[in-house]
Parts: sequence; structure tokens; C-alpha cells
Amino acid sequence: MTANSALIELIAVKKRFGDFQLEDINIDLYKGEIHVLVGENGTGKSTLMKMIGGWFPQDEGVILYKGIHYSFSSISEAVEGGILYLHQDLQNFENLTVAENIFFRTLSGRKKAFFYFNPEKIQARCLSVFKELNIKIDPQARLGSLGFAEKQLISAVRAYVSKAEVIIFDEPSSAMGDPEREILFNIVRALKQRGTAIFYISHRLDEIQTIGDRVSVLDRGTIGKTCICSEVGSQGIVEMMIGEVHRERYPRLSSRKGRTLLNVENLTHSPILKGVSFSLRKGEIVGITGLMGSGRTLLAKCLFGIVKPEEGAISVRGMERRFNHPLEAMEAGISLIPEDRMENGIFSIHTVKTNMTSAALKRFVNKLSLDDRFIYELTGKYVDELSIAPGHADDVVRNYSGGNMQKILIGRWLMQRSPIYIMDEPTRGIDAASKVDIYNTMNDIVEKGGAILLISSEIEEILGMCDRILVLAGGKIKGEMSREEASKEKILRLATDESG
Ligand SMILES: Nc1ncnc2c1ncn2[C@@H]1O[C@H](COP(=O)(O)OP(=O)(O)OP(=O)(O)O)[C@@H](O)[C@H]1O
Repeated sequence: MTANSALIELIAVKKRFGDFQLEDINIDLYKGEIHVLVGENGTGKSTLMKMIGGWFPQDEGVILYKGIHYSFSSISEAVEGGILYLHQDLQNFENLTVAENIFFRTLSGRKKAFFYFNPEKIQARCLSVFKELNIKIDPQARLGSLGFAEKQLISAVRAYVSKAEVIIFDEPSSAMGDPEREILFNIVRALKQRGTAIFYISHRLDEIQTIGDRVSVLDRGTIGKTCICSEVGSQGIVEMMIGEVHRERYPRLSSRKGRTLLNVENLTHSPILKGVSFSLRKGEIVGITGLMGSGRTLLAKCLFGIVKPEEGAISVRGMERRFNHPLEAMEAGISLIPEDRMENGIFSIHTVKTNMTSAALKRFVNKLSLDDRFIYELTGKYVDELSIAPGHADDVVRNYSGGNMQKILIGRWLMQRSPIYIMDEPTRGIDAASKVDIYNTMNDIVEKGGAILLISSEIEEILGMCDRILVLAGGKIKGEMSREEASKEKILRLATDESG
């Protein structure tokens, strides 16, 4: 390997899974480079990166690492060899602390464990890294108690403290708001500075120019184009993505507002939520945004009966309700699309049709059994509407791409036909074209008299789709504004307001 040669080089690589095929892939990555990979859901971005990360080998073609044939046959061999792949669904250790997750690699191995397993030492190291990166998360918190964006940040810190020479970030920012993304970008830039070579998969196209050096588009299993990021304008990037031109990004229609469907008074769950009050009317999309840790997901869990608030009242269609279980919330007409699909949503060993129909089984009851014909018919309808690929009703979803799993989860709750939807980061990991399909379904829900509470860290999405916007900071609603009054600056100012 010469000083100018690529650290990673794929030559005519092929991989087939059933009907899906990656064909003649040629791509490379240099020391100190950030190579961004974009493409629609299910085009093979993660599959391609998993071959580099030691998950499985290619069927044909060559992968060179430091100029020699790549020969890692497992994930841990690849990690030992200097290649770290950070999966989009994170794969952290939920029962370990934040600090233990970050330094897990230094904990493994008997000799190392004996020397390093010192909780105070790990915590002190963690605190000093957090200070350097301006992260305000408790190193001793159990990882499972954090929100998805916080867990994403912890994964990025794992990369930061690692000695890997090649790091693959697979949608590292999909649930992050702008302030958290800034920390992530600083981590990625620091790694680049150290000479680490980085593949970076993203559906957030603004990131291409913010941090990328080169960008490649994966289109139906092949690399369509590779460009220098600074030479392609934002329109050029959009045009590189087939199917994403000529579509209104936020097709919000104004629907007629009716009576109040959901009213929340003084909801408190200490130490995070402090007296949250708001209402949601028929025909309305109300947005809730805020920084990570602001209490957005906890609020959703309280409204859906997953956790019990200590104080406060929830009324649904004028009747005060106390939910002890999500089933009671569902019976009252509430559906929740959760933030973490792998943790709280997808049944990965089951089929597309089981996943999609499981929340609405009552609809399919025919005398003493389930109406199979109707199950297939309705599954097919939502597969088409949400462009789920491959989308055969009997496919097991375990191997589906992240974005397609997310769409299956949305389909499940749409089948439920609830009057009230709580959507917690519903478009996480969804490509720009498919996002529009989801926004259209949201319009359809409110047109038909439903109401949506949209929790999102993407301010553009909140501005584009909501009638009213609530900003949560430190567990309190810091401000409420109409779509007309709202701006990114106003929202960010309120979201970062630390006054009590
Ligand atoms: N182990 C596997 N077995 C069978 N099929 C697989 C396997 N891994 C991936 N696939 C298939 O490969 C295709 C590409 O999936 P992949 O996860 O690479 O897409 P992606 O571009 O990363 O999508 P997304 O943007 O949604 O994350 C999908 O159709 C998926 O079902």
C-alpha cells in the first residue's frame, strides 16, 4: 500500500439475498476521508457496509484493506483489525451504564478486564470525554433509561474513544436535533483530523455538504455516482437521488379543526416532566420538539399508559382517563408509533403480515377465526401505500432494511384507525421520497377527523407539517406557537432555555 492508495477498496463486489442483489460495486475510502453514502430505503447501503464490517462475506469481487485481500470472517475480527461498524439500530448494552457501554471494548478480554474494570476510573474517563465534547449525560445512568438520540450520541462517543482506523456510521443522526448533531459532527471531524477513514450513511441530505468529502449514491443495488461534496449544490444532491425531484417535501393541507380530542393538564413525572399541559383538536397536527433528554418520549409513554404519571390529568374526548396499560389507551382511541422500533415495535422473527396486523386483529375476526383473505388484502394495501420493499406479506421482517421496518411499524398503527395518534420520530431512517408518503398518510388521518401529536427532532419536519408547535425544555412546555408564527430560530431559542 502506498501513501496515496485507498485504505478500503471494493472492486466488482457482488452480493445476493433472494431477489435482492448488490451488483458490481466499486467504491473506495481514504485515510482522513468522510465518504457519505446515500440512497433510498432498501437499496443496499447497510448490506454493503456490513461486508466491510465483517458481518458476512461478498459472493464475488474483491475487498482490499490496506492494499491486501480482506480476510475478516466475523465482526470481532474486523474490530480487532481496526474496522468499526456502528449499526443504525445501535446494538448497545441496555443494562450496562453509559460509561461501561462507551468503554466496553477496553473491558473485554480477561487480562484487560482485570486491569481496567475499575468503575471509578471508567467514570472519570467518561466524564472527561463528555467535558471535551460538551455532552451532559450522567456516565452512571443505565443506558436503557436514555432516549434514542442520547443512545445515538453514546454510540458516536464509542467511536471517538476507539482506535479504529475505519469507522462506518450507519444513520448516526436519524433521531438527533440540530444541537446534538453539532456534537456528532464535532466527533466525526475530530476523527477525520486523526486520520480515521469514515463511511457515513445518511438520509439527511444537508449532512452531505456539512461534513462530507465525497458522496456516493446507491441506486437499486449499484453505485450510481460518486461526487466531491463541495462541487455539488443542494439541488445537485437532490437530483442525484432518483425519485426525489419534483415532490413537495411537506405537503401539509389545512384541515378543518373540530372539538378537543385529547386534553392534558399538569402532567408530572419527576424528575423529568414538570406540569405539562396542552390540548389536541380533531383535524390538528400538533408538534412537540425539544432537545434530547427534554422529556418528549417520556410524555408519549405517559399518554399511552406505559408509565404512570405522578400527577396530572389526561382526558380523551372529554372523559378523564387513567391508563394502567397501553391496551387501555388503545381502547380509548390512542395509538403510539414508538421512537425505538427494535426495542418497542418490530417482532423481528415474524412476518410482514403478522407485524402489520397485530394491533388491529379485531378487524380481521370472522366468526371464530381470522379472515386470511382480508389480512392479505389489507397488508398489500399498506405495503403499496407506504412503498414497503420487498413487501411480500409472508416475508420474515428480520432481514428487512431499517427504513422498511419503520414503514411496517407505521402500517401497523395505521391499520388500527385510531382517532388519536402519537407519533414519536415516525420518519426516523426513512428516505426523503418515502417521507412524503408518510406525510400524505398523516394528512389523510387528520382529513378524516383524526388528530396527531408529532414528536420530532427535525425542526423542518415540525415546521412543515404541524398546525401548532410546542417546545419542550427541561420537562416543561417553554412555548407554544402557530405554524405561521414559528421559525427555526424561535424554536431553538426556547429549546435551549435553561431557566427553571
Ligand atoms: N441477511 C439477509 N438476508 C436476506 N436479505 C437481506 C439480508 N440482509 C439484507 N437483506 C436485504 O437486502 C436489501 C437491502 O437492505 P439494506 O439494509 O442494505 O438497505 P439500506 O439501503 O441500508 O436501507 P435503509 O435506508 O432502509 O436502512 C433488503 O431488501 C434486505 O431485505
